[in-house]
Amino acid sequence: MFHIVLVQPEIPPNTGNVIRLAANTGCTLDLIEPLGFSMEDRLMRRAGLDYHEYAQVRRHANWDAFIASMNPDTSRIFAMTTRGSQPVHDVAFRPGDWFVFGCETSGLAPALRDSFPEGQRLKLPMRPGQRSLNLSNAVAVTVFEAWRQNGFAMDSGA
Ligand SMILES: C[S@@+](CC[C@H](N)C(=O)[O-])C[C@H]1O[C@@H](n2cnc3c(N)ncnc32)[C@H](O)[C@@H]1O
Repeated sequence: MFHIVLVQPEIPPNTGNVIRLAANTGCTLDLIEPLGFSMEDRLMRRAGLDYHEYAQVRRHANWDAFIASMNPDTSRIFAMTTRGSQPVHDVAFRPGDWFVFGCETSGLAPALRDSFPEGQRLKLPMRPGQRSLNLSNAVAVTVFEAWRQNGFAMDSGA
């Protein structure tokens, strides 16, 4: 399946929603600290309902610790950004791909975002003049596009 990475998420219910999505779709979830909330946060746990036990959630002290620990294939890791030029739907996704999302207020830090090759900075379509999608909505539509492309496969593949 796919790997979801949230860099410094701030709003508890968004991460709760993503935990539930990860459980529903078989994705893993990597959280890059600092988080804007405690993992015991009431609103986050409520949004995740009782799905926490079904999702594989890992935490990392920072981006470098994440890279050192998970060693993702650099050609299969994608930065999700409103400043991307590559439409999500034009990429052929494979099981095991990584999707990196920025925080709610400021998105991915420019230095991190620009460290991805241009073809791996992906944008979800929006109507002109719109700023961004909600973080958990952006995660959901990205994961479902990748999963759809792979026939909604149920095996792990990661
Ligand atoms: C609420 S948005 C961040 C808004 C921030 N002001 C910005 O412009 O990046 C949170 C995250 O959702 C993802 N996201 C939201 N809308 C997106 C879009 N249209 N295309 C790609 N990613 C998007 C990105 O990963 C973004 O960092």
